[in-house]
Amino acid sequence: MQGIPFYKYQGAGNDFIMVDQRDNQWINREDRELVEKLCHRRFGIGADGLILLQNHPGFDFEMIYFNADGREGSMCGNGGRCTVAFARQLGVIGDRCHFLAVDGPHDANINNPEWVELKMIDVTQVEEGSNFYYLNTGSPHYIAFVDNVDQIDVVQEGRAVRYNARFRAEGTNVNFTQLTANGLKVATYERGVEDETLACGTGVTAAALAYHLKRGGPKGAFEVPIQVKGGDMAIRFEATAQGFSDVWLCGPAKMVFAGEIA
Ligand SMILES: N[C@H](CCC[C@H](N)C(=O)O)C(=O)O
Repeated sequence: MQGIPFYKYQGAGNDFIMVDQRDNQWINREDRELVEKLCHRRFGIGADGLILLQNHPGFDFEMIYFNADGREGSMCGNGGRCTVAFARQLGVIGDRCHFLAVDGPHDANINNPEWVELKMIDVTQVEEGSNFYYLNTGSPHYIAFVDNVDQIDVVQEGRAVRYNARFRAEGTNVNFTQLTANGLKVATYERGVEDETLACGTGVTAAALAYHLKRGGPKGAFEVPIQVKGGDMAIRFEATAQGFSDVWLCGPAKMVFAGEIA
């Protein structure tokens, strides 16, 4: 068989098809239909998104991310962490890297083979509404605090927000966030996938920052452990007078299988 080589990765259950495009243009960025088909769980490989790893001058690599609907999305945090694990597997990088994504440059560290820490963009603007927060951590996120995440119909309630008059055109990701004894529990409805995913990196980052504001926003360095349906993650950040900087998204990133697209 001689098809397009691919790798399948997952980070806390947020899963991605990876294609190494350093030497070959296997997938045309404009080919929305192909990407959508490959991400389809019945007609394709099945994934929340697809990522191309490409060369880019001045960086270790560039990450091009598509949502499962085949459109190039905004930043994907878990996809970024999985791309770092993939780059390491390919021998493109060692334990540290500096790469380019749609929202700009990112640094990342691999502390043990299956745990990747990714530096996210600084956040200076957070909208506070009645019982919600809205902010951009590379992707737009609506955060609603709830008493019990397990009792939420994430697809139905997430869709109600994503398709309301305000968000219908551009879409938004929606994160239902519960306070736990030592951190947060988060469930996410993702635009572009238009479904619940088991984890969302930019989403849990947004949830941690919103939670910090909710509890009064003290200045200093913080770490928030986060439980998602697909595993355990953590966010570290520095809260300053200007907002949030030195924001790190930390969690598992694992290769699941490799194959060839027929
Ligand atoms: N799963 C991703 C988010 C993808 C963002 C995408 N759904 C969009 O808003 O375009 C993450 O780990 O951050």
